[in-house]
Amino acid sequence: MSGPNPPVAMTIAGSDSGGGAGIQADLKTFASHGVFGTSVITALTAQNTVGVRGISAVAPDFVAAQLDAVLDDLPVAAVKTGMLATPETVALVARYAPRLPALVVDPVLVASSGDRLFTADAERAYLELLFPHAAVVTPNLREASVLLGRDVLDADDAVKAAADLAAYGPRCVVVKGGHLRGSAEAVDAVWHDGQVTLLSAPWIDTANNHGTGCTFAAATAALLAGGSSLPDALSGAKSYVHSALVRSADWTLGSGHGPLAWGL
Ligand SMILES: Nc1ncnc2c1ncn2[C@@H]1O[C@H](COP(=O)(O)OP(=O)(O)OP(=O)(O)O)[C@@H](O)[C@H]1O
Ligand SMILES: Cc1ncc(COP(=O)(O)O)c(N)n1
Repeated sequence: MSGPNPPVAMTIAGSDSGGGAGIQADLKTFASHGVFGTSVITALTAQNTVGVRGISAVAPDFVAAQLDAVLDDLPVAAVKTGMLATPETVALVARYAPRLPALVVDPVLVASSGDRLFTADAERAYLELLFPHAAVVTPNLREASVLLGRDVLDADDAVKAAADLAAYGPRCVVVKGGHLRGSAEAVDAVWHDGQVTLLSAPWIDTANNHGTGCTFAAATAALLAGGSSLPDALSGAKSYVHSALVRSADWTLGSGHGPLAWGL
């Protein structure tokens, strides 16, 4: 006799051939939480731990075909978006939003290697089309800067940025501080129901941080799919990323920023 059905989540994101970020990180994170993962691929990247060598975006019509195929058949309980590559795909996902429950939007604009993953100067599509439908949006400091058109450099800026991004309509905003150096804690600013709180975990000194943002958003979606409240999903995702960083801190996979561990 098999057990009951697992919860089902969907990632709408790009493939990272190097396996550290994107679809590959998301599916590992879903499986680590006992969640069945479905995947709508928006772009292929030729990428490794050092950088992104090439991008081939999937035509929006075929992104739509993948969305229809999954949503017509499987009981998706939460959705995470990662690299959407173009404003046309952002607009397409926004049109599907009524069919996308518990929508976690990670507005992937630039890889940590510095390579662009989204059409330049088209970021407003995120703010105007997709943010209003999101349960939570999870920009890092650089993405918050680009979206707001001003520097978001430190913890105070992150708190203000979270409140300003909330004005675009998401139910919750997390401005992630993973790129804030010089602190003993990795601190993220969370805006929820008009209040800003801080999500904190000990800072792990490691170069193996490729895919931390993807993993955080995917873990949040996995926990929402399993029935957690939003605050519990965010704190569970924060602990999951912290524990993964600890377990892979000394790995030497690749010569750049290596991947995170997975599993609970
Ligand atoms: N070295 C670290 N030690 C502890 N926590 C970290 C570290 N780096 C990132 N984090 C945490 O991981 C989560 C993802 O944050 P980060 O700012 O790295 O996102 P990101 O830049 O979108 O990630 P990515 O590198 O995948 O693009 C946040 O909760 C952040 O605080
Ligand atoms: C396909 C894809 N999606 C997302 C990221 C962001 O992750 P990172 O900032 O760790 O490079 C990436 N590099 N590649």
